[in-house]
Amino acid sequence: MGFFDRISEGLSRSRDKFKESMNVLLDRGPDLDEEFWEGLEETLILSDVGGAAASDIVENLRDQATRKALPDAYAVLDLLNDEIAGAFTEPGADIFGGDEAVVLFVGINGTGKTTTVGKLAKAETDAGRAVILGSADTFRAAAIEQLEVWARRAGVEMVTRERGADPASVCYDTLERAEATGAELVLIDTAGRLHTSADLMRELEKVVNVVRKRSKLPVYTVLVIDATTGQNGLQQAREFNRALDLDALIVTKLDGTAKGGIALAVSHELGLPIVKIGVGEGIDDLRDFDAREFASALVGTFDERFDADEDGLRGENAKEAAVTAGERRRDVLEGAPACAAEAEKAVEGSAGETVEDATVEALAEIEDGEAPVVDAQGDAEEAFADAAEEAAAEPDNADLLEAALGRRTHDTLVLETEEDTSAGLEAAELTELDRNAEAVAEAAEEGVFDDVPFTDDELAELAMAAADENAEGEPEPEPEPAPEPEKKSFWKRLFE
Ligand SMILES: Nc1nc2c(ncn2[C@@H]2O[C@H](COP(=O)(O)OP(=O)(O)OP(=O)(O)O)[C@@H](O)[C@H]2O)c(=O)[nH]1
Repeated sequence: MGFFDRISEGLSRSRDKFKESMNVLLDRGPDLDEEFWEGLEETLILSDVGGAAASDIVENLRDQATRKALPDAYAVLDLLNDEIAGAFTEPGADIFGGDEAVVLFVGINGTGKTTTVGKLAKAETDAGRAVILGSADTFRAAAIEQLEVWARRAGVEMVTRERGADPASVCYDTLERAEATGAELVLIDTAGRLHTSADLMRELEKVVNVVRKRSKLPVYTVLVIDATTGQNGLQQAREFNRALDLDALIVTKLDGTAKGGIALAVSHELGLPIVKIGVGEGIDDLRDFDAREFASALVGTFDERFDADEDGLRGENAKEAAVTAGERRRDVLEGAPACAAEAEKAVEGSAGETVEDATVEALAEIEDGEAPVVDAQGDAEEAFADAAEEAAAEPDNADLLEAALGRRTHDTLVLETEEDTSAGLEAAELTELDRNAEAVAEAAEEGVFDDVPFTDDELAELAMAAADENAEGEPEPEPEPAPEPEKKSFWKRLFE
């Protein structure tokens, strides 16, 4: 199983937790308002990525949203994985990249230090490097035996002393033996200790200092954290870093934890790179760290968030629909002033024409694709025509009529009224439409629709409806009078 599949399987619980909170956040709609940004930060914090990382990620996304004029939450979420990946500290020295090195493994009890040293001994020996192990965990007799088993499996030498011996002297012996045998990679296991125990932390400081002084090879101190401990891992890391000036992190037990975000919290806050991750107890369950793949496994890829849909809105189609919705909204918004400008141009260049005629002509040009206005305007007009049909089908429903008519400019209304006549509507319905048309015409004359024909929310709603229709390849079902439940079910379908 490749890195991504393995880490993706391991982090499925973390991912489910993230999606659940995201679903709740997006139920309220795609607007990029203060509530969205606060909700996103909260969602990240709930995923254990830590306050500092969550706040930096959201700040960067906000910046990008402004700079790139991102239309909605979809467009922002498309950038989320990159931001998460970028929040991990970049790797510094390549500790396990082939150069000679001495690596000390430290951490609290039971995080997986001995197991990690064993796994590394095997992997590095298989890669052709001369490895030697030092068991400075003289506190726990079983740890020495445990490492001996790993050493035998990897076929490497291990140096130790009896239980209770001074761990610093074991390190000293190991370095001497490494020099004598020409070992390229020296891996030293230390006893687990609580970061809150001052005595034990002082002892560890002494061990690390002895190694740093005595070694002729570069020395790296690596903290091993157990991902299942969640936020406590951050506190541990702070204390170990304060005492030992750490070089890197290894995060273990990423198989099956819902708290995988802790890896980002520690790496980001302490500026430490993650050099390996543990995804199981087996000898091959130690992997190189890849920030992008980790981010995708932690919060799900953008496409994957749509996969659970029951109505066939899946993967690329869903992504396309979402992106199209966002793009349409922006295009319509940008298209509106262009449409007005086009109308004005038509008026100027056509002496004797009425404003209405010129505008109708300009709109027709736009719809024919002759005028340089985005297609989205046409799509929006189509959606408005549908709304008119709905209203005409229920002439007694004043709300529907108002909703449909209120979204139209005077000019499109003129066209639609003509169409309605040819569609054979009842006289009473036409009278109702005419009455409303007059009201809209008056409003148009007063310039109510001149600059912004449609409100932001209406455009978003229409763009979403158009995308929904596109993605499903069939017309929208009969629209509900109240748009809210429809919108909610759309979000639910996308993220459940
Ligand atoms: N699921 C899982 N278990 C792991 C992983 N790494 C280590 N373990 C298990 O965690 C337990 C503790 O591992 P050890 O290697 O003994 O931990 P330690 O840090 O050396 O423990 P102390 O010496 O007491 O500090 C063992 O049962 C390991 O098999 C991992 O990546 N995933």
